[in-house]
Amino acid sequence: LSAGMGGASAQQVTLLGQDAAIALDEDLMRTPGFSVDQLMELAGLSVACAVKDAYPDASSVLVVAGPGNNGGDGLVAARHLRHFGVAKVDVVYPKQPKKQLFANLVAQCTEVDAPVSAAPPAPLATYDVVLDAVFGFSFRGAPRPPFDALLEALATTTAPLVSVDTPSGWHVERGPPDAGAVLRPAVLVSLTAPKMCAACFRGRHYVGGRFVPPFIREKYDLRLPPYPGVAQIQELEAWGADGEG
Ligand SMILES: NC(=O)C1=CN([C@@H]2O[C@H](COP(=O)(O)OP(=O)(O)OC[C@H]3O[C@@H](n4cnc5c(N)ncnc54)[C@H](O)[C@@H]3O)[C@@H](O)[C@H]2O)[C@H](O)CC1
Ligand SMILES: [K+]
Repeated sequence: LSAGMGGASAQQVTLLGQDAAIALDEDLMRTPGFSVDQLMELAGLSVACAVKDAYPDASSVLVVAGPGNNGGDGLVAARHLRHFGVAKVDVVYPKQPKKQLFANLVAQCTEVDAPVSAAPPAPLATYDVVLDAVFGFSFRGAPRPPFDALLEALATTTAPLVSVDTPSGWHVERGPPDAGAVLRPAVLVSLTAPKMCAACFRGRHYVGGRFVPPFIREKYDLRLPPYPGVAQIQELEAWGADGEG
């Protein structure tokens, strides 16, 4: 599948289905191969770059992190946003997995003064930007507690949302849910390649996760935008401006 795009730099990108996204991830992490830590660091770095690109003057960011690797990307992004000079970065992390990787990421956030708490320390609307790192390509079904309430808060806030990989709560392939909280992010950062639900997204759309080796590109017939120079992100111009992909 591919999405057509308007604008000066009309180009084609691949849209991945849920099974393909999961299989691609497993292929990257075969042994020998990449560790999840490596990929997450680059994914989270690219998310922080996209937040800074879209909101260069933001001085406060709330990162809402979910229970899987999408949440891990959020924790990495929180740390880089502090390194990039964002004065206030708070992290909400209601359900921390047991793996050492996540304990390390939490400790690293604390070390750069990006405090991690179980619930939002202030109303979402008081932040310049809210980063939605709740669910990514493994999300299925309706959101279960405590994430249902968190998605409701994300869906109703007036703060601009930046979604990591997928708008949380959206069906990975079909897009916005028919019932429950419907997030409407202003910005989407697709990692590796956009997922099929991105065809329903309207807003600023970046691709990040500049780590795809040629054999993966070939195996999944990936069409990706070229990254300029040393950039970790590439914005897809006029995304969605000329209708569905
Ligand atoms: N190859 C890449 O591009 C990389 C992407 N990364 C990021 O990883 C996520 C996918 O991570 P994964 O751990 O597989 O899944 P999620 O984070 O999407 O969520 C899994 C997590 O959520 C729980 N869950 C699922 N459905 C529900 C539900 N209905 N209600 C409540 N909870 C639910 C599930 O039990 C798990 O705990 C990808 O999107 C990228 O953001 C990697 O960082 C690196 C490589
Ligand atoms: K997300």
